Amino acid sequence: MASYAVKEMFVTLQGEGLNAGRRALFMRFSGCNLWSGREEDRAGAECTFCDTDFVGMNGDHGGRYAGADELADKASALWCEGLEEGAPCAFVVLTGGEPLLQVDAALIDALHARNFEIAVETNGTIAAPPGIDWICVSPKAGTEIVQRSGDELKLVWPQPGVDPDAMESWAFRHHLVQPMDGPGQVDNRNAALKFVYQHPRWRLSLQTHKLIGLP
Ligand SMILES: C[S@@+](CC[C@H](N)C(=O)[O-])C[C@H]1O[C@@H](n2cnc3c(N)ncnc32)[C@H](O)[C@@H]1O
Ligand SMILES: Nc1nc2[nH]cc(C(=O)O)c2c(=O)[nH]1
Ligand code: SF4
Ligand SMILES: [Mg+2]
Repeated sequence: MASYAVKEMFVTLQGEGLNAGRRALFMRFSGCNLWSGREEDRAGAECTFCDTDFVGMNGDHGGRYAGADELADKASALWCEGLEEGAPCAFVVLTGGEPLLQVDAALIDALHARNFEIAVETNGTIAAPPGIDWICVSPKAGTEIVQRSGDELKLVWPQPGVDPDAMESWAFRHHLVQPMDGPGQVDNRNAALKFVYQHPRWRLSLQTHKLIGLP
């Protein structure tokens, strides 16, 4: 039976993409295939602009979960805190790190059995297992994207070396550009604005949680 290395879990609002504003339980998995997570490795990594600490299992409700039922039970308990019994619309966002290094059929089934709608945030280099309800792929320059279908394609912008026009032939329902946070964020926001003005198929995704101090 698979175990799961989880960095942290917390209830917040989904800050990004089409589901922005929705109450969501974030399940952040440890580890990524495109960066070690150590600052000294960042410059040489395949993904250099990550805004997230996904190293280890030391965050809120992080740890090594022995199996899918144990992890899904904890997720359900966290979701239900402060809600009326039987409240509908349980929503979990699987992220990381790269969640698809660990998410499997057993976890998807265990979360569905607890009435969760399941979203995933992935870099697209690993195919998503069947059954996920909302797939968000965020491609990184220079990587091979194998997950070319889903609900939203969320391209961090600007990224030299990516071809958004080619991505329009992939099978996504929604196309978004999200300004790259970090050094140059004002210029990046302006570049993203310019992009959506010139590409009406694409819409702007702001990291709204950061604007209002949510995790
Ligand atoms: C931390 S990643 C984890 C999920 C997965 N590894 C991925 O990259 O999609 C979650 C989301 O944050 C985005 N992101 C990471 N660093 C960012 C930054 N500096 N500015 C804007 N978005 C960023 C990613 O592109 C992705 O859409
Ligand atoms: N509030 C909030 N929304 C998010 N959407 C995607 C996030 C992520 O790190 O995957 C994220 C996050 O870290 N916090
Ligand atoms: S792929 Fe995702 S988790 Fe990995 S380093 Fe890049 S943004 Fe961070
Ligand atoms: Mg984040």
